[in-house]
Amino acid sequence: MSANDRPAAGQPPTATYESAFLKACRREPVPHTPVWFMRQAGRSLPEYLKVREGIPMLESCMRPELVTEITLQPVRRHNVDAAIYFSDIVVPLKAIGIDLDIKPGVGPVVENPIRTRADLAQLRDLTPDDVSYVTEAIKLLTAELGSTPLIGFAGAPFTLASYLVEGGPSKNHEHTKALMYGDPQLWADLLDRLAEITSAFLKVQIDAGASAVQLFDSWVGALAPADYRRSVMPASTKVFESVAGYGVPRIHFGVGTGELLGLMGEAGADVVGVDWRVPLDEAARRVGPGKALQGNLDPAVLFSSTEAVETKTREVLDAAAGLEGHVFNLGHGVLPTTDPDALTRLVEYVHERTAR
Ligand SMILES: Cc1c2[nH]c(c1CCC(=O)O)Cc1[nH]c(c(CCC(=O)O)c1C)Cc1[nH]c(c(CCC(=O)O)c1C)Cc1[nH]c(c(C)c1CCC(=O)O)C2
Repeated sequence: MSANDRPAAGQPPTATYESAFLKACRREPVPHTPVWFMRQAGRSLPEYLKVREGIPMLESCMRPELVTEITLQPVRRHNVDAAIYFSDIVVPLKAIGIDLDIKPGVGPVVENPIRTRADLAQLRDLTPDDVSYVTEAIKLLTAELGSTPLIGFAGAPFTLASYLVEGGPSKNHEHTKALMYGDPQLWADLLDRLAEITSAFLKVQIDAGASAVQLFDSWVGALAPADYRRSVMPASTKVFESVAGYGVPRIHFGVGTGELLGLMGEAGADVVGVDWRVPLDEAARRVGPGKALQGNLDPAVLFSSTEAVETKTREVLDAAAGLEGHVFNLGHGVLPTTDPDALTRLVEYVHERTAR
């Protein structure tokens, strides 16, 4: 039995299964509100910058010992309730041979953007052998993590398509939308291919020992609900259904998705991530019953005084008071120049404030 499995009849549940994070995801009572931070690994930590020195981002994702060390750093430092696997959303695309790189300060850049039917041939299936370093790193990690759950993750089909079609980061997603509106069949086929690759990548992580998965649809907030439902939801639903049988919580997150929260839950998430623009009580009304929520302190708040951080944190916790399940997080990733001590204090504050 792996740590994330539901206990068999007559068997005691594992400490990981009983962790506050997994309990909150399952909407069970918790000893305290669990906390983790998107982008907690890397970025603001000096010990991260030190071990990454001279190693390009994508290369660092392929070194199991380094991935293990970077993933553990925020767990040691901040006492967060979950670890997130150190990688990037473009790693599975690189693994199937897409010519891309992650440029420091820019993000993923794709050499030959996908815009025609012929370009789809670049997207072959992902097999576990393509990402054997992921399996190896997760095995090392789960041995080190003890009862702290590990979150695996992947980019959602829309957000991956946006990088592939634009060729890099984009503000307006114009090429992506041109394809989506102009050639709906090619678009649907592209998203379906990406759903297959994403599903395979998540399964590798769960098989290796990840206790939960998060599907990042970071840029899908650029769409209106009707377009999301028609052009994106079928592919995201396919991803969630593909991992439903494992019984691990499925988290879904995007930025600026206030109008999409209900649909993103409907796509198959057990936990819906919320950015800071919608208070959690209102988010719960939009998502409806039967799902936990994750969020949603504005990451920029961490640049203000300890007192102001505590005030804003209480607002989040108060709005979360009536939820069925709440995982405390930021409304998006940790900003690169955040003071790491502010994150450590925040974890402590949430734990103290919510101790039951
Ligand atoms: C959209 C997206 C990407 N990558 C990711 C997303 C979804 C999350 C989100 O919405 O923020 C996901 C991601 N990327 C990274 C992680 C690590 C795990 C963690 O959350 O701590 C995770 C979960 C490492 C990374 N991914 C990246 C870095 C920085 C690269 C470096 O240090 O050289 C790290 C630590 C690069 C990257 N990769 C991407 C961007 C926009 C960037 C930032 C560019 C920059 O500001 O430098 C694509």
